[in-house]
Amino acid sequence: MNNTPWLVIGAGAIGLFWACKLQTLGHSVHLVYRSESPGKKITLDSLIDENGQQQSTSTKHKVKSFMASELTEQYDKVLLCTKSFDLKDAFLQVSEHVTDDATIACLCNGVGAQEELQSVLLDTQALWAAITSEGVLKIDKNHIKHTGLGDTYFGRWLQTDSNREFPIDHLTVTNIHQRVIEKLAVNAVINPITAIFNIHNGDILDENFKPLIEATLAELESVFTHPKFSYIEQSKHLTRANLKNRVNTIAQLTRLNRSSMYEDIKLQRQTENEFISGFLLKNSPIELPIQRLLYEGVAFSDQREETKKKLLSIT
Ligand SMILES: NC(=O)C1=CN([C@@H]2O[C@H](COP(=O)(O)OP(=O)(O)OC[C@H]3O[C@@H](n4cnc5c(N)ncnc54)[C@H](OP(=O)(O)O)[C@@H]3O)[C@@H](O)[C@H]2O)C=CC1
Ligand SMILES: CC(C)(CO)C(=O)C(=O)O
Repeated sequence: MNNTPWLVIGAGAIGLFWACKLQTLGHSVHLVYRSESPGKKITLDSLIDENGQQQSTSTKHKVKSFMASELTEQYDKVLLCTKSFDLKDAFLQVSEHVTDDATIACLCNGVGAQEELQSVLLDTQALWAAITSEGVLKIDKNHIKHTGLGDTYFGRWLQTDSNREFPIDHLTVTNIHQRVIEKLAVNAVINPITAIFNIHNGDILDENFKPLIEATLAELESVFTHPKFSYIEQSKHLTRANLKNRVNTIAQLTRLNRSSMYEDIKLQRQTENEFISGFLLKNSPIELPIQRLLYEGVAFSDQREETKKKLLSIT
């Protein structure tokens, strides 16, 4: 592995977390921010240790931060940590500083943005998509809290890419498309429900949300196992029981976390609704009335109280 720096794009919760993580793994990191500089030092508070035990630690990481316009070097390793709706533009903003043979990784929720990014890459650049179930909260411009221990996996987006290895050991999988769909399934339950009801991830396991969760899972099973669903090869194993297990496990592991969608609504920011529920509504061969309600509950704040009542009346 060469020791040129990683260019991490996005100084949000996940970007700051990965800047710290890459550094801990021995990589050098240059971080690109958009609106607010994190300064020279990032503080990472952890409520859990690497074994998942409850334990409070705080570490400080010195990372060089730049605005895109301040970059002068060429980078052969890029990790994009923006929201899905910003992904392609965030890359285009730095593309003149990315080598023709670069490894470009993107770590965002939802489906659709990866393909948009692939469409602006050179044939010689390799896209690695990633999914993560880590829970990270940004509490200040240079201060994050690791609230939920999860896993992160990277995989080649195009199977035709060369067999060049990924520059971080032990985190790669062969079928990232399947992982992306599995993560989409989890996000299509946890994110809109926590965002609409203003609750932490673990709260969706409460008794009063049981009928809504069951109905949402049943509906998702019907699309994921539908022979006409375009991603059926990646999704056919997502039965109701399988989905329930995934959603419960992640809700439990990130129980103290606010989902990224809840956080976005709370801070009145754009959400990834279009790339989660919106993607399912656009691509499903069947009607998805519950997913539509969740989509609308997130998209239209003026209808949210009404939507909550409808969602809680589902039996
Ligand atoms: N946080 C979490 O626990 C989890 C997050 N994820 C996913 O990871 C992804 C990142 O999430 P998260 O870090 O929470 O999101 P944030 O909104 O906290 O961070 C995204 C960051 O990207 C920055 N950005 C956007 N466009 C550009 C650009 N052109 N140049 C530089 N920076 C840019 C934003 O800048 P600005 O500050 O200007 O808006 C923002 O700081 C999302 O897809 C999310 O769903 C997945 C699992 C867990
Ligand atoms: C895993 C989970 C639900 C963690 O909060 C997430 O992906 C998100 O918040 O977007």
